[in-house]
Amino acid sequence: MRAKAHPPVVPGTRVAVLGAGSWGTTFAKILADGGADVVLWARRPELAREISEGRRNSDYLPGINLPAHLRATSSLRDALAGAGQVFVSVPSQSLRENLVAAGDLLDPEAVIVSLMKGVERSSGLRMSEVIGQVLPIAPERIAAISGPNLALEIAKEQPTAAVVSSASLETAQAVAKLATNGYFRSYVNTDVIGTEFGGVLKNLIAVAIGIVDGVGYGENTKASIITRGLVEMTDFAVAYGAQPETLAGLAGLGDLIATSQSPLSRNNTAGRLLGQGYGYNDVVKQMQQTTEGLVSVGPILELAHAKGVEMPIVEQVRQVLAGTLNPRDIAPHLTTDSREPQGERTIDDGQAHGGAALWGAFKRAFDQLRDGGRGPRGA
Ligand SMILES: NC(=O)c1ccc[n+]([C@@H]2O[C@H](COP(=O)([O-])OP(=O)(O)OC[C@H]3O[C@@H](n4cnc5c(N)ncnc54)[C@H](O)[C@@H]3O)[C@@H](O)[C@H]2O)c1
Ligand SMILES: O=P(O)(O)OC[C@H](O)CO
Repeated sequence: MRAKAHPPVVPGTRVAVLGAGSWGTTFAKILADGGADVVLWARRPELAREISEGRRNSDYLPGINLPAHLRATSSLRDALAGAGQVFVSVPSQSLRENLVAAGDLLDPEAVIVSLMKGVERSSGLRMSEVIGQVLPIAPERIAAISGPNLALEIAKEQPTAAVVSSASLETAQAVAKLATNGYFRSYVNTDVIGTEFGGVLKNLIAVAIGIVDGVGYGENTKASIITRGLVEMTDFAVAYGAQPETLAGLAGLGDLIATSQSPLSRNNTAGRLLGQGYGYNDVVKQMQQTTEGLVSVGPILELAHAKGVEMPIVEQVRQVLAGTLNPRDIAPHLTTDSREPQGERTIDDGQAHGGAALWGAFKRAFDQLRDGGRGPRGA
């Protein structure tokens, strides 16, 4: 299937993508199909060769033909030379070392865009914070992209949307213009905290969903965890300064739905293995690709405790990972010791609003997808 390509907005704009795993390669294709002049950096020369000469990345994107004009290199210097926008898609724990290596090679005016959905374990920092700490650039030149973006679906050109976030709306719009084509639509916002935490937190809830899938529980359990998980995600992100609306959008609810439902999700898959009875070390061994959720649980719970935010589902995921909770016991009704009936607080604080807030969240996410197709806009 080949979606109709839109005419390029900024033809030939030179960009670099760092990291040639499943998402970096897919994002390079998105940008190339949007008309940008893309150079993809792969750590391994043999992978760079396979992409440049064979137009394939068979380990990460089996069966996908990559655009003829997409170039790949294992030279960071060549990849970064003249690149006005640099998209970074390496495992979150390796971001810092990669930025240090890239530092002097970057164009002084370049915008750095995080495609990653993790936090740095040692510091608890979001990816844009790590970028701001390592590189001498203002927040206005940093952006993050997040949304329901399972790489293989997008590489097959199945239509989807994402949100580009930056402290500067102009930066978000410039990035969104490049990251838009006939099958990929980029919205914009300026809530970097909410956008990044949405991507990090949905991974943890997707692990929980995988666990109950592995145990063999059905749709009621999963829907309960998704719904209560969204409340945890929102409480956490808002405590750190996010706008609650962002968690109701593509980077929150949208990504939570995609990741929780899809067998393509590594986080969901890891959870399923845990639910089937595999231990943490076995699961890590079986996962061939980056599974950010497994690494994020600890730092996120520490951050939650620091702000007094309760995350009972994420806490249960931690216990399953630690082997101290039987996966069969993970469930929303076990997340409190109290048998007293509790109000169903959804994503606003007013218990009286009941499901209205959640309905609003679903509706906004649906509207964003339905209306996609008319240029970058606020998400
Ligand atoms: N795959 C997806 O569907 C998807 C979608 C959206 C966001 N993301 C996010 O993108 C980021 C990258 O994930 P991915 O799916 O591409 O992972 P991946 O496992 O498919 O690929 C990771 C790539 O990074 C390379 N790598 C490993 N260690 C490295 C290091 N120390 N320095 C440089 N490169 C290193 C690997 O060789 C590989 O090419 C993650 O934060 C993930 O959450 C993934
Ligand atoms: O495969 P996962 O679980 O890392 O999820 C991939 C993307 O984040 C989905 O949006």
